[in-house]
Amino acid sequence: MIPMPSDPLQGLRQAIDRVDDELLSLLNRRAALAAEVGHLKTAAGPEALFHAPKREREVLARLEAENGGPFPAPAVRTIFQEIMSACLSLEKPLRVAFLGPEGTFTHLAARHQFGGSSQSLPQGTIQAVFQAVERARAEYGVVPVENATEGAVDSTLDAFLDSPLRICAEILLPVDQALLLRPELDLGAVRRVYSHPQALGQCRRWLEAHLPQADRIEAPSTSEAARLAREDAEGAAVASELAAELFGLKVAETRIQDLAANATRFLVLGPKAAEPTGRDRTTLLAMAQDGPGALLHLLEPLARRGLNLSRIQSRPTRRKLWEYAFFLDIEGHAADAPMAEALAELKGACASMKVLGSYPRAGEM
Ligand SMILES: C=C(O[C@@H]1C=C(C(=O)O)C=C[C@H]1O)C(=O)O
Repeated sequence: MIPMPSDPLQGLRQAIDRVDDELLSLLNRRAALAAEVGHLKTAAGPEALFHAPKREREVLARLEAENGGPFPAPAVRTIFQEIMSACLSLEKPLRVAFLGPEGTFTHLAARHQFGGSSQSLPQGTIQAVFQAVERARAEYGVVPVENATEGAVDSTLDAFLDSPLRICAEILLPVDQALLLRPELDLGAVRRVYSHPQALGQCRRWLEAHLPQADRIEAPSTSEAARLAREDAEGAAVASELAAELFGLKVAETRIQDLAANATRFLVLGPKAAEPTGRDRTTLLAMAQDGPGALLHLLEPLARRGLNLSRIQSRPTRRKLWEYAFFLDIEGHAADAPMAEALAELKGACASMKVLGSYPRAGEM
């Protein structure tokens, strides 16, 4: 007699098991193909780049366009990013340095861009992230450059002044704070809540309403706060959901920041700029002498060609008194005709000028 599933739920779960078996064998077929691509790249010589961001973008765009549902559209991207990250790790593990420790929002940005199969190299400072990539200990580096509430990250801008690295991508990440608890703890039993002062500040109202009885304790990073909460029988932390995963805590509540729209922009540092996609941004570093019209000379060649300047930031160069470095973000790629002309003109107009990178513009997630 053929055994019949005793109820419809059991029948559906058995059908899901069979689909999972098929998915797994397809994933293995895909992995074997990627490993073959890896052999071709190895044969091409030591200069071959294993990570192919342009190809990955094309894969994602094609699948997103093709997906007819009901599988949720945003999940197509997340899952295939992870699949490609895992396939790439069979060719050559990708080493990604980022401003650590593990579980910070910069780590989250790195995972978003490179997937969970890349090798994490958390660094203590932004300068150390630059050095890890410059000394080829990592293929890429991820650093924060600007926060919606806190503004520019000066140490990132300053590090570019002395670095040969290029910007090869940007990542825009919503910064959603979560309340993390030890698995057995209830909100009412919390006596101490740990976090970075900035994160505590971002969640002040929520904490007053839901944890009035708990002391606020400052930690050097949100990840360190999660580690401290794990060790405190009456502790909680304000940190990322990734930190909950890494430190074995439960997520008691998500998006507890007072201002819902909190986001940070990160830059991916690499040895090479990205190819044009039709929706790019270019970052320039230009040195201008203090003097009448200096800024005008920088902006006029852009404005005349209708190029859109999305951000300008200045920093003292620390080499010469009153010499300033201007960081300009312009919409378009350095290889586009109007941009190329403007750049040639700017080269003549300022003391020095460097294209830090042209890279695909990140959309809001
Ligand atoms: C397989 C390749 O290598 C990597 C893995 C990819 C994938 O799994 O689809 C895509 C691009 C590369 O980062 C490739 O270059 O095609």
